[in-house]
Amino acid sequence: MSGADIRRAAADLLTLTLDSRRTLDDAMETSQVFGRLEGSDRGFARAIASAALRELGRLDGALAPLLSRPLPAVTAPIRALLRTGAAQLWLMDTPPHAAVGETVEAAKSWPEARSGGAFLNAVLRRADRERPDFSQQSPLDIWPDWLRTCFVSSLGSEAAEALASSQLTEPVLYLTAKSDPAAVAAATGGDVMPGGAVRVPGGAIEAKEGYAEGDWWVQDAAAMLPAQLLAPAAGEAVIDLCAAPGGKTLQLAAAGAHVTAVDRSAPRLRLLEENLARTGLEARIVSANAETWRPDAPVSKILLDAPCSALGTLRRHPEGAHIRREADIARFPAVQARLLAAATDMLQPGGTLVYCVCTPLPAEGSEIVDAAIAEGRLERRPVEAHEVPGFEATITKAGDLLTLPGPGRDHDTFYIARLQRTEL
Ligand SMILES: C[S@@+](CC[C@H](N)C(=O)[O-])C[C@H]1O[C@@H](n2cnc3c(N)ncnc32)[C@H](O)[C@@H]1O
Repeated sequence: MSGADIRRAAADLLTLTLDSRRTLDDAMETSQVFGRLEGSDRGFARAIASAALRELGRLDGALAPLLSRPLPAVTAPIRALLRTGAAQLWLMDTPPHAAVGETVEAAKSWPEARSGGAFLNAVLRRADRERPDFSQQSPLDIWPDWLRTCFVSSLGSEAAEALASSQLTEPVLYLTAKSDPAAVAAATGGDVMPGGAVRVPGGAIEAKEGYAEGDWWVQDAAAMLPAQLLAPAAGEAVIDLCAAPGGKTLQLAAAGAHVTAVDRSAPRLRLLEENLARTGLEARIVSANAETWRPDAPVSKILLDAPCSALGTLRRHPEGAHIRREADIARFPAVQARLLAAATDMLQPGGTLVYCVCTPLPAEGSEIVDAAIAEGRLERRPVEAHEVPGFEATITKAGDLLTLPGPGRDHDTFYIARLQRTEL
């Protein structure tokens, strides 16, 4: 395939994510032009689209003065080609003649973009001459206004900037070992982190040693913490609510727990089944709405990984900042509160419940937990430093975890609280 085909595919991925509000993974599955690429061409097209999505707010801000009309008024294909062209020029090591030339060629082979070819050419040539200095700008510029305001007002500007900075580079890949992190690290060329996650160099996941044998699964270092804090004994009954695709189910099962994994999404439960089959681990799968489903008898351990805005995983899924709207995010707290109340119903007095979400917003985390504690059926069991090696600095005043990025901490952001059922 030609260089122009790669640029066309990258722009198609951008159109599918930003204009049709699909995830990048979904766009890669559905784009026919991307589907025709192979090997390193696919990798390059994906890298261009990822770079554009990662710093979209900045790119748009720097493109604006080069345009004779506002970016939203430009046709969708030309808008996508402008953004992918600017990403190659300003964020990647692509030689300028290729970044401009192949992107303009891509417009010629794209019927809906053809008439905008001369405009695209003129803007990208100017973009090559008039390069912005992003190092002088706040990293917060990568996000849309509403999201920047939301993070700064709920976390403060320092934490918001740390989150934004963590989004500027490709995320690190972490594996969870089924039984032996050191052996997985040796087989994959990775390093074992203090908490047991294996940090590995990037590359095709299926090609890494031990994948087919089920020796490990992909899971962020911070995502291991909820199951570690629940700490089930071998043979103990555990309910994993909102379990699919099953990273935490696998971890609990590998620890010897008898896991009941509940989720209401059939396609995601199929992924959970595949993960269990590949790793040779066992769990009872229940396809149900966790708000209304109840076990035959209350249990002593529950993990609730509630649906959330996922704003703590933007470095892995940068498109989330642009395809979500403020109103989408506002609907989560009510769902999370109902799920936490349901989980409390399923728990024995004295039993332990770990609540987690992959977002730093207090409205989905500490505020949900504090409101549930105020009702009297739950109390906090604060996390202690020795339980979370490598994450000691992320323990909050209240004794929960908020795994914001920081020096030496390149993981996702989770809020995690460990709670105990009272006698009420
Ligand atoms: C954050 S994901 C879970 C990730 C999973 N725990 C893991 O470690 O791989 C949230 C899950 O909640 C499920 N979900 C959302 N609302 C639900 C409900 N009312 N009942 C059951 N599952 C629900 C979604 O289908 C989704 O799979």
